[in-house]
Amino acid sequence: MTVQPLTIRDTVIGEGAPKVIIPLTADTETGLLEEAADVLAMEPDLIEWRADLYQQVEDLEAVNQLLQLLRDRLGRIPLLFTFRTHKEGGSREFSDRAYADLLHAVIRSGQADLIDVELFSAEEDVKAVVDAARERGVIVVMSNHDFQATPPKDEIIARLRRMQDFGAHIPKLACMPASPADVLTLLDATHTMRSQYADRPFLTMSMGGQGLISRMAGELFGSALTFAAGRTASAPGQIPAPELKQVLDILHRRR
Ligand SMILES: O=C1C[C@@](O)(C(=O)O)C[C@@H](O)[C@@H]1O
Repeated sequence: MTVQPLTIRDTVIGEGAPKVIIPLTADTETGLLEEAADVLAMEPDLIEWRADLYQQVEDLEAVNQLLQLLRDRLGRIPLLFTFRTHKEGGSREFSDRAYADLLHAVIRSGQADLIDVELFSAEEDVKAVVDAARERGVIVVMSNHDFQATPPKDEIIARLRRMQDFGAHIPKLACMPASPADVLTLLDATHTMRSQYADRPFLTMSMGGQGLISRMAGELFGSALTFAAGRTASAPGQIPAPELKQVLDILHRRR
């Protein structure tokens, strides 16, 4: 299988070194705008707004306005909108309905370049969000997180392939290792996915300190994107973006 690279604004995903996504994690508008300025100075390839951390996320009007403010400041940097649900490690309980409504509102706003949709949401909602995003030219990152464990290799691949079947542009899977062997399972699944099944860029990560190598070695094993901390980390195992970029660059040049 050959991965078809994906270009969003000026960012090419799926060739060369993994592209670095830095999350915004502040909980107020002022905080987010200040954080965005700091993060932009770190020259990310993409920026993720972790909107589940925003105090006013239930107010669609406030979300819309903030999206526009962020979009204006980001210039050519693609913006990924993510609401991480509580069951997948996010910080807020939302009903299926509220989650789907929020994603549709963000798609309609036209301000997000990419939107995160969790694989294990109600199937009809996932399909409707993917259709709406595709109609509007919004890139779908379909995600799955296991903060407790690392699924078996076949299961990791099956989930990533299911995301492809749903029409996601970028499948994503994050899981937690209990041992170095679990990190190898994630890397092995990533490598098999890229060499045998992936026709589009995808990303995987093994979280926590033990999994750190998976955030660095994507160019070798097949993960096209990687998350790094800006002001703060949004998940265990993220290291500061400037450090990660150095490592990615070393691994890219030495290949
Ligand atoms: O899904 C992901 C990946 C992530 O959980 C990580 O492990 O880097 C960080 C989240 O902000 C993002 O939405």
